[in-house]
Amino acid sequence: MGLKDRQTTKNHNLGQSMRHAVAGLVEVVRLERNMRWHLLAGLLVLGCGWWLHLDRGDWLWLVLAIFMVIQSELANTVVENVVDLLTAHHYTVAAKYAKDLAAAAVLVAALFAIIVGLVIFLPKLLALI
Ligand SMILES: Nc1ncnc2c1ncn2[C@@H]1O[C@H](COP(=O)(O)OP(=O)(O)OP(=O)(O)O)[C@@H](O)[C@H]1O
Repeated sequence: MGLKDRQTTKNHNLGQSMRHAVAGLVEVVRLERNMRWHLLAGLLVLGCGWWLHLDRGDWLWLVLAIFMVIQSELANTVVENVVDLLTAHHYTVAAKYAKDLAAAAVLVAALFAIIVGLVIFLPKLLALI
């Protein structure tokens, strides 16, 4: 089930809703280069966490930061697609504002993730030197 699925009526059950949600995740990874970078960075950070034996509290902050970046990139992609649908790629100030705001949401989440990463990893890496 992916972009070839031409259903436009409501989902009939939870299983169908879940299948469409998973199809959305697969498509966003396939189509959005930035999402692939976020996932790669997230996996690297999780690997570092495993290597440095983080405690439960550190893991919770890291997972929160990773999910916030992925959530904001999903929202950004939704905004981009809805704006493109509504404007048919014609320039409008409102479209620019909406897309730039959505991108700003990703930037804020990424900054949060960088701060969390520095707070958790920097002392542990310095202790190894
Ligand atoms: N219809 C439009 N009207 C006005 N400005 C637009 C429009 N479409 C895009 N833009 C401007 O061009 C930029 C890039 O738009 P685009 O749809 O390519 O986003 P993107 O490059 O896919 O974003 P991201 O890098 O987050 O994936 C937007 O951030 C916005 O400033």
